[in-house]
Amino acid sequence: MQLHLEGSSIALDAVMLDLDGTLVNTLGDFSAALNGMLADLQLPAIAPEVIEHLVGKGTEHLLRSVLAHGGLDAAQVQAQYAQAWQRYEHHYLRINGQFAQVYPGVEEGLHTLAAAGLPLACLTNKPLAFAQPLLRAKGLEKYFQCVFGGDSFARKKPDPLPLLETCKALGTQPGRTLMVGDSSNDAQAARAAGCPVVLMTYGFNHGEPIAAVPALAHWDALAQVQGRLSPQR
Ligand SMILES: O=C(O)COP(=O)(O)O
Ligand SMILES: [Mg+2]
Repeated sequence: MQLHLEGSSIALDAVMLDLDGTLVNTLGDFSAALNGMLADLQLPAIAPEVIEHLVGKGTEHLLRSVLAHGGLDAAQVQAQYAQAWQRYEHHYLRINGQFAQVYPGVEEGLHTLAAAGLPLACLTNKPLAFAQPLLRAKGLEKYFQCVFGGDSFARKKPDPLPLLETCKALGTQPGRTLMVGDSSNDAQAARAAGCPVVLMTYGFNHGEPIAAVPALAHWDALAQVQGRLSPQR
């Protein structure tokens, strides 16, 4: 397939899509699970506006950042970490998807990509045991040939390893496998892996403007892929 962008066009054999902030707005789920965990640990609640800036680098980073935000020093974070993870996992699996919404245009975009015959992979830093039930609950699982989480490989995005391993699973070359994400994390991993990247403008980018992160294109909705694909000559 050929993907046509403003002033350029690239050859594509498959697409990898990030989950949190790209396909699904999971801020409500993060907020419910984190605040359930904080209450169990008798720590003060955290606001979604703060959580939004901490999402994207996996659960360990998120939990350590949230505990530190609650006023714990490094030694206290270390001492509470195992219990925090256990309580967080309990709450997350209990509410997974209940406070999350598929972004407008995602279904249309996934349908367009799949109808063009492109194999799709979901590649997230979220633990696989959270990602799979969420995709299922939102009716998105059917689009993906494979799903990989932050614990699927030895390293997470922004390391290029998860993208390179996903390309292997798809049987495609990185240079012909598009990464669609919402953060500098995705863009950095894609650049290092040699994958083209498109960024969504609505997700979570660590509190930084996404327009400043280099990408082939910045889209307001995944449905913008409609009319941009043509068979390769
Ligand atoms: O759990 C996270 O850190 C977010 O994951 P994602 O943006 O890579 O889907
Ligand atoms: Mg994301």
